Amino acid sequence: MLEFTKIQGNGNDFIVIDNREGSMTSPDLSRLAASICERRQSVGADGLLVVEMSERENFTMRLFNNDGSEGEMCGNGARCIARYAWEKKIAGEKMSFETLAGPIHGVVTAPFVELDMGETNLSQGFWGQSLKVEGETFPFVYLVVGVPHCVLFVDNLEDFSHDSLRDIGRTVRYDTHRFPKGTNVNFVQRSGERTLKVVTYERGVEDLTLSCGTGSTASAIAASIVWEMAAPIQVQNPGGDNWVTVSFNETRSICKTYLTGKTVMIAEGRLYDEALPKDIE
Ligand SMILES: N[C@@H](CCC[C@H](N)C(=O)O)C(=O)O
Repeated sequence: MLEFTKIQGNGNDFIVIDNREGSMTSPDLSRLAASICERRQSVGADGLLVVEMSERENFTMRLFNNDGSEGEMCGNGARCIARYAWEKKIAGEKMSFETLAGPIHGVVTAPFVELDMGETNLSQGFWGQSLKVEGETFPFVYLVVGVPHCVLFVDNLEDFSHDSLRDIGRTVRYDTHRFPKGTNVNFVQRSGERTLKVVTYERGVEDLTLSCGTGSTASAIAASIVWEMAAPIQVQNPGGDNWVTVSFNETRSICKTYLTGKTVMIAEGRLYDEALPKDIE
């Protein structure tokens, strides 16, 4: 039986397993993610987070989306795995861990976790462009915050139904002419002097999720440049709020961000062998 923990950050939910002994290979983990994350058929989650050994930091975080693809980084997932590592005494309240997008530093003040999200190179983004989907024109910004993010600016999220946000998100996500690696898609409305409402379509989940940490960060970076919004920026997601602090270097070509939000430890469990994919046993 496979031991797991379920944790959520603003309704972005994850199954966490400890693979520090290295018993599962990457193909095993990808198949496990696609199976264990399937809602109704198994435990169900947006993604599988895996703790592995690291020579440089306290541990390594790997994220497999619920379609089995591996993502380079996951903001809410990183907050959840930091909480897990602290709860399981894998690391102290201040920790650092490796990701495919570089090292992340975190501070756990349960139930909140603050992450130093590192630097984002703004000159590698797209600025001042717009795109047209289903008859609507959206000004947008494209940025890589560990994973690719398109930030679409909207006047009022309530003008769009859930299904139309999902359909527009899916069209933009697969616009590989503009975004060769595909992209996560954030619909962003300014809701106050320092507040944003954000709904995200996630690559790898292939649906709207209740929150996305890197999406909250990309949206806050875009808002702090396009709308000159001052930090900390409160990002209101359908599943809860993230707070993002953004600061720039002198030439404003690089920005540094911190992401804070709540985590909830949901359950500990053991997956029966019959629920494991056939070739992992
Ligand atoms: N939910 C995440 C992002 C996860 C990765 C993403 N779906 C991708 O592979 O591009 C977050 O909180 O940042």
